[in-house]
Amino acid sequence: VLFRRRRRSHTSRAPAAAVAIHKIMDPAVAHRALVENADDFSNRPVPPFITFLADSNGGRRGESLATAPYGPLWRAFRCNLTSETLHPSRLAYLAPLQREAITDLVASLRLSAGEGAVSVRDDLYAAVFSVVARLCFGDGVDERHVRAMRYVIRDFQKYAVGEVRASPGSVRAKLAEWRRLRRLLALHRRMGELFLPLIAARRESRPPPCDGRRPYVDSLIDLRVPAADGNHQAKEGEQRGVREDEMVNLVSEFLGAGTGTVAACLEWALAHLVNSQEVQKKLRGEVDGGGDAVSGGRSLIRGMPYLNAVVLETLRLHPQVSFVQRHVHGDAAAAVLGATASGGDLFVKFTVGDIGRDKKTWKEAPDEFRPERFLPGGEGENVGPLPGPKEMKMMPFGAGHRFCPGVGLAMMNTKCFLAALVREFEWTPPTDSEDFGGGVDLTELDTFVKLIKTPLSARLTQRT
Ligand code: HEM
Repeated sequence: VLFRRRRRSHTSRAPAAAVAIHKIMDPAVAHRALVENADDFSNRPVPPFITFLADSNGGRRGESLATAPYGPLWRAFRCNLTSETLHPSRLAYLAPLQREAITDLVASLRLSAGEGAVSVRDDLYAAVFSVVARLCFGDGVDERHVRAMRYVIRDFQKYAVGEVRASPGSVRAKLAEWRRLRRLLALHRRMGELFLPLIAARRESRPPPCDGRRPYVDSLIDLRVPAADGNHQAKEGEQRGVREDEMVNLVSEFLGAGTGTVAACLEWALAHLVNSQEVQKKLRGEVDGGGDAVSGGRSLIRGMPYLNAVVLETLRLHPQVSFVQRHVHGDAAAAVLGATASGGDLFVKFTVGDIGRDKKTWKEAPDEFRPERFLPGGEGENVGPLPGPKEMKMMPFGAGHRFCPGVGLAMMNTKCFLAALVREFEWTPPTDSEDFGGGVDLTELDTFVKLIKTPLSARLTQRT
């Protein structure tokens, strides 16, 4: 499918001319582009908000990991995040944070359990956010401050994906888009007001690392990055610290990417467990027999193949990031995809949901929730959250050089929370759910992350 749209930007990655958009739904083609030709498929298009932000900032554009062009600055940001904060050896120290978040979550849900149907979305989001915020800023951030950060990140994600109700190109549509960008700008300023004092306090005095954890902001304070980038000339090898505008972007990216996706994944998994009592029973059997997944940490969770299968099946069916985008130069697009673009460049959009439900790859009812397919002997045996070097069966965390660096943290948090919620409660449909065959409605809604259109509401019975 080829269609066109117009963009303006400061960078060579998003020229002023019309850029064609090419949509990929086939896993084999996605593998050829993202994995086999990763070097040519490693830049993303610049989101309109980043351009708007740069315009309001005298043309200067602060990058984050997701927006930085593939090159030395991106590499410095990415190495720092993966080695200092998200390295598997560091994730092992997260258990106390997860345990506290789960205790609070269970206590909050207990209060509502037994009072009819419970809507869980806000509680799940708050619980995941509390872990990610402490991983980011360390312990001791005032609860009210954490709540304020949670609201601003949530609002930012809400407005980041514009919903254009007026006809495209009309004055009303342009006005609505302008208002949306202004609102995002105000939220971005608010993020600075909330994050920068915390970062300044850690610059002043840093408590010794707790339990082997090193907050993300500490690593950013110490980080040196190449001085030359798209905005600045510098001598070869010259380095600088991370600027304040970059800090705000990197921190908001960490909090936003680390929370919304995982909370949505949990909500999807729970919705399927409500609709499929058999799967829930089987999962509970494994969790009950498996000891304390949180205290036992990664090793115990690794010993829960059905829990892993439930999470993978959720990611396959409802990937929380609906599409992965790349900005590709015309020659590479022609060579790899056989696609031509008159302007020279091409935006390529990989639709992650279609790839995970591809009928050639998934032969056993690809649209149905069947975690068993990931167990030994199933068609998804040996399939993990990331595509392998030889083939792709799904790509919920993307692929190639820019795959999601949070995959380990995401899988760990999702499994820990899910195991605890199934151990503590029995999840059944609300009494008024006859409209959906006695279960809950699973219609998807594509926002910043893919959500259930009607937030999950279920009856929770506490287990004794
Ligand atoms: C269920 C949870 C998650 C899902 C489904 C998810 C999915 C994705 C996807 C599809 C991408 C784009 C990959 C590509 O372009 O090839 C991405 C990028 C990214 N994700 Fe995640 N993600 C999740 C959790 C997390 C977490 C926990 C973090 C960190 C705390 C995180 C941080 C990032 C960052 C920084 C990028 C940009 C990477 C780069 O450009 O180099 N994500 N994620």
